[in-house]
Amino acid sequence: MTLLLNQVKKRFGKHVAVNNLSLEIPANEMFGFLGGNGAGKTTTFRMILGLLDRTAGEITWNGSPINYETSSSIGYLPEERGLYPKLRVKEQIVYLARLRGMGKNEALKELEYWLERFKVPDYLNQKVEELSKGNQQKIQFISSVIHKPKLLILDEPFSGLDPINVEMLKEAVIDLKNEGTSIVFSSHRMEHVEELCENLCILQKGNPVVQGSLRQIKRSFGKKNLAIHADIALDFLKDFQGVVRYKQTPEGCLLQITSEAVSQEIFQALQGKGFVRKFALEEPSLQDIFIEKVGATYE
Ligand SMILES: Nc1ncnc2c1ncn2[C@@H]1O[C@H](COP(=O)(O)OP(=O)(O)OP(=O)(O)O)[C@@H](O)[C@H]1O
Repeated sequence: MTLLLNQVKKRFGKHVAVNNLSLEIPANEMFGFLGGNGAGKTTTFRMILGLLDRTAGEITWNGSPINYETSSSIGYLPEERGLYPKLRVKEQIVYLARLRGMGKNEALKELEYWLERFKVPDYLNQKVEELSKGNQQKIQFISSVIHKPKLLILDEPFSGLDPINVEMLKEAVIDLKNEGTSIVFSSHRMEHVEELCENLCILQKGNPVVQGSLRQIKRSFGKKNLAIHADIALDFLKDFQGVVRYKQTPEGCLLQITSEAVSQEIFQALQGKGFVRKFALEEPSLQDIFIEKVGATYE
């Protein structure tokens, strides 16, 4: 069960929204899709789902194009949330599940499982409009997974959720992945992608500018971070050879350096100057990589 995108392109008039995008997402994979506003993430999802025609390229799921027959094995949480406000959770989710081929009792059992899991069992008979935005989002997430899809596409699944609900949803998607679901999700929050994904793609104005495994991307970035906590003046490190970026922190400084060897030289230079409480060489964060490759700050 693999999702394949081959040289996919989408043009709206003269504007190229997605350009030559190729991806391969196998089963048991959680793939992260990053990019600023208007980068082309939602457009890509809509093309995968067949909601939008491609200008060029191919998209297949398990070797076949995605169409009406395959759609019951796909789950989608769209960016624009929308449930029927006047309907009760039970009526609405069971209805949507039945559209995807589930029996009524099976759908109800599955819905009860998810409501229990999300610690909101009494929402079963509540109207959607009576729930908070974040809780409506949990219900919409349930509607995208109730039929146990093999491919799950989540557009900004964590936006608008409080930290406890973010954790709850993260655990749910990790379990679904481990059960064999291929998951693609977009996010503006790089720490979510960093935590959940082995592979990712960063889009910039429709172009894939960074793509591959998180580990490989971090390694090939070359630069590393060095965190130092010390009671001594550290600002001489601003001009130290191999230091690309110097940022003062409440406890010392955070440096971006060109190689591990530079950290050894800094370590030597600090000898005898005073007490160093922390000296930690770290991989660059995805945030660092994004800023360098895309050239923009990003939240
Ligand atoms: N139906 C459409 N007609 C014309 N242009 C469109 C249409 N849909 C999207 N676009 C344009 O395509 C580009 C990509 O939009 P898209 O919604 O895919 O971005 P995104 O990465 O999902 O952004 P965001 O993070 O803001 O949701 C944007 O420049 C947008 O204006």
